Amino acid sequence: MDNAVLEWRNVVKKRDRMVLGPLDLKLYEHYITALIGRNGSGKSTLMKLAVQLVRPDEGEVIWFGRPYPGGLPADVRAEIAYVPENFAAEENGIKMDDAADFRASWYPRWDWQRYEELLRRFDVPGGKKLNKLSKGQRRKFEIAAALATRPKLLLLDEPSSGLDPFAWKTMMDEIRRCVDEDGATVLMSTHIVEEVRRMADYLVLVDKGKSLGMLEKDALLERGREIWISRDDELLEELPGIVESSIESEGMVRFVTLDYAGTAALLDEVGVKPIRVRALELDEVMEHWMNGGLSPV
Ligand SMILES: Nc1ncnc2c1ncn2[C@@H]1O[C@H](COP(=O)(O)OP(=O)(O)OP(=O)(O)O)[C@@H](O)[C@H]1O
Repeated sequence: MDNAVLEWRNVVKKRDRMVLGPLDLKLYEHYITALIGRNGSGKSTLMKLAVQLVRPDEGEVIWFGRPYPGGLPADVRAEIAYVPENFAAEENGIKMDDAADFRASWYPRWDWQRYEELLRRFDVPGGKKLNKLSKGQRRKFEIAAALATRPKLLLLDEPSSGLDPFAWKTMMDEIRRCVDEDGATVLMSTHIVEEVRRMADYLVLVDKGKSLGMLEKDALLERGREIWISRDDELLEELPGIVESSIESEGMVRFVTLDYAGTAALLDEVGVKPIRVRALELDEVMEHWMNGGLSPV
């Protein structure tokens, strides 16, 4: 990892009932990062800070190496595409292609061919006003328009919400293409494990306004194992990263660890050979992480 495309540095944002931060987070170039966490944990607020729809009370946000406290200049904003969770009502009475025209005037790399190809693939009928589109069609339009800007930084707030499975697949292919062909950096908030499994290089877990860390997906998967060994209560107490354990039968104990490397090393050291080892699925590791099974990383 080298260049940070976007950085939240010591950011605090006070909400009515919750405080986001202090939060430090960096997004590195050419990676897809999934933002995960329970409802109301602060994911959308984090994204809004990244497009200055919300300003921090403390700390700063840094875009491509620079803060812009006086407002994002148009040329920097033009490098960023943002698909919000809920769409602005101001554009409701506008026809789709007029809304696209407007965006094209703001984004110098706007690609009409890509926009039209995406609408075709998404099967969105042309010429309609935005408020005459269904929820899913409107989202498809917004995703197509975001990808047509050929952004350097793509922010997607629960982009799959309301999409049919065909459009969902198209969207995932196109986001990947945006990274592979255009070198974009992507941050997407999601509650969908399959999306994380297929797309994410990194995961950021937000909980009650705090970041519980950023982890490479493969490294996270590497940590989680369910292991069966001959019962040894003393040894079990010493094993690192245990988030769950139960006695399976008189002579056997089953446990789940989020520190497989440490556990394997210790078992090896004391000469205990596991009876069975199972790699955890992504949803299982994510759940243990959300439940506090990993100290902040
Ligand atoms: N405009 C606002 N004014 C005051 N509080 C707000 C505002 N928007 C959000 N909040 C509060 O800030 C907290 C974080 O909300 P946010 O929308 O960032 O969460 P989220 O993680 O995106 O949730 P979800 O997964 O449900 O979309 C919540 O407690 C929410 O009630």
